[in-house]
Amino acid sequence: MSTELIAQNLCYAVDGRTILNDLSFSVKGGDLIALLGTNGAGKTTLLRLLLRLLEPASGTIHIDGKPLRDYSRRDLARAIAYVPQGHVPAFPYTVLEIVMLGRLPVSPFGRIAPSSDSEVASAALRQLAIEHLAARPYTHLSGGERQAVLIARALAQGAGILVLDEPETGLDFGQQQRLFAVLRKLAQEGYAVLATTHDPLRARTIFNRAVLIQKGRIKADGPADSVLTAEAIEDLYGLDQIPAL
Ligand SMILES: Nc1ncnc2c1ncn2[C@@H]1O[C@H](COP(=O)(O)OP(=O)(O)OP(=O)(O)O)[C@@H](O)[C@H]1O
Repeated sequence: MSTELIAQNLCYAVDGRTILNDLSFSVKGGDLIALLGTNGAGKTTLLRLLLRLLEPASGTIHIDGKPLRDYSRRDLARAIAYVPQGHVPAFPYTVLEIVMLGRLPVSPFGRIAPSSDSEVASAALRQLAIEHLAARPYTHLSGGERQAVLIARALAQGAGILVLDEPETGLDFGQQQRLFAVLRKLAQEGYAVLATTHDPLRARTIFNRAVLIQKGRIKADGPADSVLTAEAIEDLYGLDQIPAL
């Protein structure tokens, strides 16, 4: 399982406008990282670079010592997986089918093998304790259940590094707590988990590391409770004062 990603001196610009500026950071197995910054700070752009959906203007990204650009599509899918916000497909696929789709990029010849891939998908559902949902239409699930299914799909892909974009969006408090418990458990099992979030107060209690991005640069990176001080949060979001922590 791939579990170490190192990004060094990343720069990215669009139409001459710098979006990410000399940004370096790393993620390894066991990390549960909150990526925070104001709207437009560059979080999504960074995630897209890590997933090789964008090419940096300069700088390097290595996973387990190998440059990202040297990975085949299939090996990259086995190394790092993206968990989108709970989207709803047009067809009422079952949960098992949705999770099996995670096998598509990694299965030989891009074809799903019904028996072996279904076993991997079932194991991923068990890992998230949602095997009872296997036969349910995905379109009938709650937001929290959908998010868990999409995480299971990423696990079925075989990736050790999980990248999530605002995973708690739209979930009620209880579902958020269950989601974060799942992310904590995966980090404890050795997965590297990196998630963007707009909630620094909760990030302090849930995540073990926080990375703050401001105007395309890393502003702070360290243990969540020491990085996310009242002063740092006020400064990051341009607030005079936040309610006492
Ligand atoms: N393809 C593009 N063309 C032009 N500008 C872009 C493009 N992609 C991103 N940007 C700009 O780059 C900056 C960073 O965008 P990005 O989506 O990475 O921010 P973000 O931190 O994820 O914000 P949010 O919290 O709102 O999702 C923004 O100013 C955005 O307008």
